[in-house]
Amino acid sequence: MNANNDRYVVGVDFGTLSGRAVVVRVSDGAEVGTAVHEYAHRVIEERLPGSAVRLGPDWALQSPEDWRQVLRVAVPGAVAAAGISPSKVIGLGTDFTACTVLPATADGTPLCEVDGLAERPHAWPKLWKHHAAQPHADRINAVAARRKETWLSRYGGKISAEWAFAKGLQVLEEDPEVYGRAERWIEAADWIVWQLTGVETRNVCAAGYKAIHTGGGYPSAEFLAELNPAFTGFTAKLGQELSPLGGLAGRLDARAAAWTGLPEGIAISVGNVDAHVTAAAADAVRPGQMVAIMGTSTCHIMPSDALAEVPGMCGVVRDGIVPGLWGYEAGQSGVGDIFGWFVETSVPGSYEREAERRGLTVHEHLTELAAAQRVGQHGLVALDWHNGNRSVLVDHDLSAVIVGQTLATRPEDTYRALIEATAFGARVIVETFEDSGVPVTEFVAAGGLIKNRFLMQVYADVLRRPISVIGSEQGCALGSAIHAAVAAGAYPDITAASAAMGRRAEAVHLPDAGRADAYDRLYADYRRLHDHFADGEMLHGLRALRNEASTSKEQGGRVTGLPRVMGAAG
Ligand SMILES: Nc1ncnc2c1ncn2[C@@H]1O[C@H](COP(=O)(O)OP(=O)(O)O)[C@@H](O)[C@H]1O
Ligand SMILES: O=C(CO)[C@@H](O)[C@@H](O)COP(=O)(O)O
Repeated sequence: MNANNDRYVVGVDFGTLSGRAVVVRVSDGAEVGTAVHEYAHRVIEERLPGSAVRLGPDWALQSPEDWRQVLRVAVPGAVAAAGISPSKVIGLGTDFTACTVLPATADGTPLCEVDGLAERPHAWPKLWKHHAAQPHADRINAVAARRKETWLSRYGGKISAEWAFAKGLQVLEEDPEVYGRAERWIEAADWIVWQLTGVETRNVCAAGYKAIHTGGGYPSAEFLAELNPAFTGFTAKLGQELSPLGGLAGRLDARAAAWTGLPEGIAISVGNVDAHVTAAAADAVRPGQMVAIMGTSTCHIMPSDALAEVPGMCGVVRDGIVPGLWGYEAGQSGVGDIFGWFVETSVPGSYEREAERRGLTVHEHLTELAAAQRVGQHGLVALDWHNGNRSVLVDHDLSAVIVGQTLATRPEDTYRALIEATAFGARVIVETFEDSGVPVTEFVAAGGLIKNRFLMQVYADVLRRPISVIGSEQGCALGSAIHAAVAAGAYPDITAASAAMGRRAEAVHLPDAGRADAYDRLYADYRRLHDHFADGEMLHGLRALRNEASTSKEQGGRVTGLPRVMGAAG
């Protein structure tokens, strides 16, 4: 092929901590340049930026300006790294974490950027892992179950606290003025496309999974009125017309052309969710191909030609991954985040020094030590609920449990038990799909955790099945680039574009029968533990106590000062 005729697309992935742009060749999906921009405010969890206003437990916000900065920095950075002329770029596509959602005015201005509202927590975008709307989700679920709302089964029987209605109801009930000022309640996935094109669109994926749009519309006004009479008009703030994945949302406008350095007028594809877009990058858009995007959290995405009710799934949406098929989603709210938490809070300095001496990260050092053990040698089993449970229990007020620790337990034992716990959580999800009549024919791993070969092997052994691996380290951004190629007209549809531009290696990690048998025993213990704590009786109580104690003044404050030494002269 004549390189001078090469055309390119840019994919931009807006993650939890950073945004990444990748420049991709349209003909074969080669990634020719990439750049990452870390959000200045990362995740806003304690206080609002530049303000003394503190946030409550389980809050997680983000800054829209951090997202714009990705367009200004990472996109031109990726084009420069690719060493191509921007005039060769024919389209740009984006994906976002979800449900990351914000209140905005009718012209798309985020309310946190409106005069006088910057110090109002509810004016800020709520990140997907904002879990403070659990009581609102509980009410949504109770009212929907009582009214026998038909849409509930499409969402595995429960709406998550992470999704758009729970977060919107929280705004209404905790800051009605901000709620009233919000003319739009919009996914960041669609807001960023609005910033790029000047055109407001709503993608079928986010609306379907996160905003209870079942194809026929949103939940009824009567249902919303039962939650709160003032919530009746909520759906007017959402999108009324939905745009198909791979569709053309609009064209890069002059302002965004100046930000990105790309030619004004190039195709901008309809917004998408990070997990779902990755299926295209792995060329895994056929029925039964389950793609697990394993990073901070894990999302499980699977197209199917069958519509079924899968308990505890996040949702099944027509055209939700690729047009023409049902798209299923399930998920684990904490995976890499759990290992990250452990490394940050529970590893002695001697381990850090040894890792440094060996030129490894602490993760790599612990992984090596853990990998030297036989299955079950640590005597532990854990529940992976440090960030609640998305599937199959749909309860973010659950928390983690580790059983079996002794005075001989070493950090690598616990690290291994945590890796295994997330693999067991994945097995619960796969089994629930298969038990519900939705076969999983191939398990494809994507995301940052695929680099940990030991972890991948644990998953193959625990799941008792081969694991295929995506052929890109930036699956989300590559998937967005593939969607951009479709929107620009370079391919007729996502399936054709995925076949040409996406890639995966099949059956890279194979299960070992001996280890798989040993894991079956541990998995049985995991299931017992899972079912024992699933009702939340104890874990909800502990969380309530934590929340009360952290806000209460009644205990007379913390005890300070050192105890007097027994027997010391005083
Ligand atoms: N060697 C490792 N093994 C297991 N987990 C790791 C390792 N290195 C980093 N992590 C975890 O991986 C997560 C980051 O995954 P990544 O896919 O890069 O992020 P994201 O989900 O935000 O896209 C972090 O939560 C971190 O704690
Ligand atoms: O929930 C979804 C997608 O539905 C994800 O956006 C969310 O879990 C965040 O994903 P990451 O862990 O940041 O990759």
